[in-house]
Amino acid sequence: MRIAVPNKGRLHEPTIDLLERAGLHLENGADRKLYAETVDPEVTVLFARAADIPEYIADGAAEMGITGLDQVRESGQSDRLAELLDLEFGRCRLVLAAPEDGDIDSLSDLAGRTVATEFPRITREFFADTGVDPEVVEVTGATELTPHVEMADAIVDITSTGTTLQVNRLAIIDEVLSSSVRLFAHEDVVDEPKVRELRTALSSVLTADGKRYLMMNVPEDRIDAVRDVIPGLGGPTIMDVANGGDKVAVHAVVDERDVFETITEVKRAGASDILVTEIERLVE
Ligand SMILES: Nc1ncnc2c1ncn2[C@@H]1O[C@H](COP(=O)(O)OP(=O)(O)OP(=O)(O)O)[C@@H](O)[C@H]1O
Ligand SMILES: O=P(O)(O)OC[C@H]1O[C@H](OP(=O)(O)OP(=O)(O)O)[C@H](O)[C@@H]1O
Ligand SMILES: [Mg+2]
Repeated sequence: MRIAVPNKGRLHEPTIDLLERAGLHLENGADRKLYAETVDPEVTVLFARAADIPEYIADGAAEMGITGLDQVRESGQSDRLAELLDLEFGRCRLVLAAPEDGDIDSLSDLAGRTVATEFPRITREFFADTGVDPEVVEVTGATELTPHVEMADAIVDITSTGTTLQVNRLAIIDEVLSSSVRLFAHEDVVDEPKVRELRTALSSVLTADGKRYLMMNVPEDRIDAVRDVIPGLGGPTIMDVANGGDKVAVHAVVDERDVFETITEVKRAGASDILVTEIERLVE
């Protein structure tokens, strides 16, 4: 099983980090290599450009891949790829934008005009649906500059914080696509056990994110009071404590943001020896 991941750029590190947290440790370093073996002898990681990953999967050079939805749409390979999981990073929007003080305020103003983009396929598809038909010019970077040097009247480009658009005095006219990094597989292999296994491993990291494991001792006659204040995931686990007298151990998974309040409340309800730990993975 080969899984293609971004070799550089902003998606590289978070992707490797996620694989590691999912237990898929990369063997002997990932730097400057084209591929790496993992602790799982059946899984090899291929390093490719984020934009090439959809093609790798479609061609069968890799069975699975991690990249932005924008890249998959732009590749034109959406039909051959199955999206298995939203990995919830690399969140951005592809937007249509034009100079703030120019004469383009709406989509219809673009009839007969020019739009520059690194995403020509997505841009053409977007305009095909609107009935407006501007000329699309492909560039490979610094798209935000093109309206200021009379190369284009508007652009379709990525935005997340909005800083780049603002610095270049460009205003958003419309949203073209909302994207994030996702796990993809070739449609022919989605039901293979290894593919499911990898999906579950990555998903368990996302589920554990923002959750904490709470452990405490509780006198038996206070259990109901404690149970009432734990906003647990499927209710707490209750266990006997060796030589614990009348005390039992209560374990629960709690949202990180609820931890502070929950500790205060379980203490008030009679709990002691409260321990909070991180959760690496949570398979539901
Ligand atoms: N500002 C951003 N915020 C969030 N996600 C982004 C942003 N810019 C790009 N992305 C996501 O990351 C993907 C790859 O972008 P990135 O700039 O890291 O790689 P690249 O453009 O291939 O690399 P390079 O720019 O070094 O050639 C994009 O397709 C998109 O999904
Ligand atoms: O809304 P913002 O937070 O300003 O982000 C948007 C910018 O981020 C990306 O560029 P990147 O940083 O990847 O540089 P690049 O042009 O070298 O790819 C994208 O091409 C935009 O220019
Ligand atoms: Mg970039």
